[in-house]
Amino acid sequence: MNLNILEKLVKTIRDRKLNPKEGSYTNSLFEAGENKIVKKLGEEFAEFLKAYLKESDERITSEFADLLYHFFVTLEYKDIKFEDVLSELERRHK
Ligand SMILES: N=c1c2ncn([C@@H]3O[C@H](COP(=O)(O)OP(=O)(O)OP(=O)(O)O)[C@@H](O)[C@H]3O)c2ncn1[C@@H]1O[C@H](COP(=O)(O)O)[C@@H](O)[C@H]1O
Repeated sequence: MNLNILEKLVKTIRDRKLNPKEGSYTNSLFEAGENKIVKKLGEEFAEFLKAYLKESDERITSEFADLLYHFFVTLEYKDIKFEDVLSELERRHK
């Protein structure tokens, strides 16, 4: 399993926050603020659930990718580090 893309994605989202980039969807979310970010996360969750219940494996995979990205944006907006989530999972791991 190659998890490098998760690290690259989190670092890119973090970098967008520090160095906003023209045309960046991530920056449009950061600029729109907490309510919009949470609303998008809810919508993406609903889309994922719909795909999970009714659509193809490819659609489920695609919607899960959307959801993961929006989760990362949600964390970064509050400067909560995904590394800390990983540490928490490590701590729980039996
Ligand atoms: N992984 C993603 C990613 N997944 C999903 N999305 C965006 O999430 C949005 C969700 O789709 P919707 O149709 O629900 O939303 P929308 O109509 O575009 O937006 P709203 O007007 O509803 O807010 C789409 O615009 C997707 O492009 C992503 N946008 C960016 N990334 C990655 O984030 C990094 C930074 O990207 P930029 O910020 O665009 O530079 C790069 O590595 C990108 O690959």
